[in-house]
Amino acid sequence: NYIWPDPKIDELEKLLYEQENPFDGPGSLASFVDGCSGPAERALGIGRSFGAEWIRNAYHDMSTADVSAGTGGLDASIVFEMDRLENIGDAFQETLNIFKGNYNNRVSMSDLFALATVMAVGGCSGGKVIVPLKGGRVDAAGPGPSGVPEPQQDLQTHTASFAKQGFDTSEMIALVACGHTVGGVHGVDFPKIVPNPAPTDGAKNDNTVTFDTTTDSFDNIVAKEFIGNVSQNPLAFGQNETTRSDFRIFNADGGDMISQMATSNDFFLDTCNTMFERMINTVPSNVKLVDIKPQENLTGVIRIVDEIINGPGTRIFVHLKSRSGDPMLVAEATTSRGQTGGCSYPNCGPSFTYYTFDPKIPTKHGISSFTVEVADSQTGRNESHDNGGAGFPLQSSITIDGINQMQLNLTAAVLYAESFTDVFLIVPQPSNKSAPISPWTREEISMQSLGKVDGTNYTLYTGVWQSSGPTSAATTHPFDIVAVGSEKTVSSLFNSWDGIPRV
Ligand code: HEM
Repeated sequence: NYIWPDPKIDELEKLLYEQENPFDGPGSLASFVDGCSGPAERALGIGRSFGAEWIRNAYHDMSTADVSAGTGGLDASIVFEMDRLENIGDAFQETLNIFKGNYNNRVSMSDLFALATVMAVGGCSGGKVIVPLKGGRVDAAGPGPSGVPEPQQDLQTHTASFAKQGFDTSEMIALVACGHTVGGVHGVDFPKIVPNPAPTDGAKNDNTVTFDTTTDSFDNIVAKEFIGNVSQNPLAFGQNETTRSDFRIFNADGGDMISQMATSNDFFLDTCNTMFERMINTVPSNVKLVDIKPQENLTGVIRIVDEIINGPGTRIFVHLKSRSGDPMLVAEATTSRGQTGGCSYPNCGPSFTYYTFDPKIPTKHGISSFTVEVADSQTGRNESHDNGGAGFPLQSSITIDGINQMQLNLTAAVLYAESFTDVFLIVPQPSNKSAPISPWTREEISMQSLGKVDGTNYTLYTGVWQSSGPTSAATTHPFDIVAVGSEKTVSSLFNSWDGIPRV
């Protein structure tokens, strides 16, 4: 069973269930797929759909996998492969631009690509297809081999290429139909398939022919129109026979799978759920994926799953334990910014209420963990939540002050500093400042003691981190403070630049 915390999983869980990143403040990724192609997309051009772009992006990233060799898959290698002809179009850069704001050293870009697929399919299906999300994908450090299927290739090439990705003939048909139920072919990028010249009247129009007549809706109409011979799909019935890859693929098993998909929308949706889950879980064999389940959590405010709040009579108490293990303080937590916002992504999971949790921790002590008591004054029932027995761990050994744009000028208070030999400020920065994304490197500053604070057990430490620039590449990635001793190490990890007083 999952025991809180696991930073990598907690970060993805928060993005999935609250659609917000603690370091962006409240902000919704899911709103981008509201209605599948909403106002934000229309501003970019007629025929644009973020949902469709996110799905295409994930498929292209995954499709160079070689499952028998255990290499490739959803690993974000596409960020190094965007100039390849097989990756033509805005979908890839745009997906990256949208999700880059959520990329940090606790969540990989490939996990964000998987999340994007889950949200796109959920949004475009009106909540009918909720693909289960796992976390733990690892980003590639550079480009992988090429090999994304292209429309002019023959059926044999496509069958072999899908087999390499781990999909047999009927799975190939299903996956292509599931992908091609949203979005379409953009004439600006594929003039040989959609040959009408794009309008030059200044209107942003990618000259798109959609795969079916319900392009904003994740449904089986793409299959129905194909079987009914009324399809406008340019990859099935376009004027250029060479690029009718959907026609060749949908008929690869004599038309069996596509007919079943056309006959039943439920079958279509169920099949797509399984196919997309397999698509996003195709990862290099050394990557282990883990389940993401909604958790109780704490980030300065405490977040309670609404399921365990029984009504207006419910009160939440936080029981703190001191570092010696003794029970120390009981604090009532009160509602702060209400519930998670009305989620524009259908079926977004459990809702939460945020409670302010503001205990006055005596400076002589420090807390190691807490448990949560949910008291229902109507039924008189009290439930205790203790994170599998150990309590929810918490660090109060280090507290922080001071921040200033490109420079962190930091003071930290360290409890019982005698036990530590060194205190470090660690600021993650991109290892390659000109790459679209790159792994984080730790820039480490040794902090100097300013002496003990009278009447407390805290010692102040100070340190200055200066960005090595350029300004455009500066990132206010959350920073760490670590106090290292021979017996133990304490840390305050992933501290946001927000909410720290500026000096
Ligand atoms: C042989 C296999 C495939 C070929 C040759 C192919 C080809 C294409 C082409 C040429 C486009 C037009 C792109 C544009 O104009 O921006 C397209 C769009 C798209 N493809 Fe595929 N595709 C294949 C398989 C798949 C699969 C397996 C998926 C997902 C599971 C997928 C998802 C999409 C989506 C969502 C779009 C719409 C993108 C948008 O509207 O921006 N494709 N595909």
